[in-house]
Amino acid sequence: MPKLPKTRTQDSNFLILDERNYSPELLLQTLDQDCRKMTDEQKKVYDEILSAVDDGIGGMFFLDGFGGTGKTFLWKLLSATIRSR
Ligand SMILES: Nc1ncnc2c1ncn2[C@@H]1O[C@H](COP(=O)(O)OP(=O)(O)OP(=O)(O)O)[C@@H](O)[C@H]1O
Repeated sequence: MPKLPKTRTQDSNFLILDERNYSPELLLQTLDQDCRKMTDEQKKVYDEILSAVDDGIGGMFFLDGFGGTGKTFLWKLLSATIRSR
C-alpha cells in the first residue's frame, strides 16, 4: 500500500495541510455572494446535509446530477459554511 507523503515535520502530510490552508474571511465572502444564489433544490440538499452535521448525526450523501448542474457549487458552499465557523 503506498504511503501518504509526509511533511517536513513528519507529523502530517501536505495534502491535509493544503486542505486546511484556507482563509475564513474569503469563505465568508463566498457565502455572502453565493448562498442566496442557490436554487430551491440545492438549498434543500444544503439544509439536509447541514442538519446532519449540526445534529451530530453524520451520514453519507450521494449527490448525483448532470454535468454543470451545481454539485461542486453546492459542495463549496457546504465546506465554506462549516469551515467558516
Ligand atoms: N445556483 C447557482 N447560481 C449560480 N451559479 C451556479 C449555481 N449552481 C451552479 N452554478 C455555476 O454553474 C457552473 C457549473 O456548476 P458546477 O461546476 O458546480 O457543476 P457540477 O455539477 O459540479 O459539474 P460537473 O459534474 O461537470 O463537475 C459553475 O460555474 C457554478 O458556479
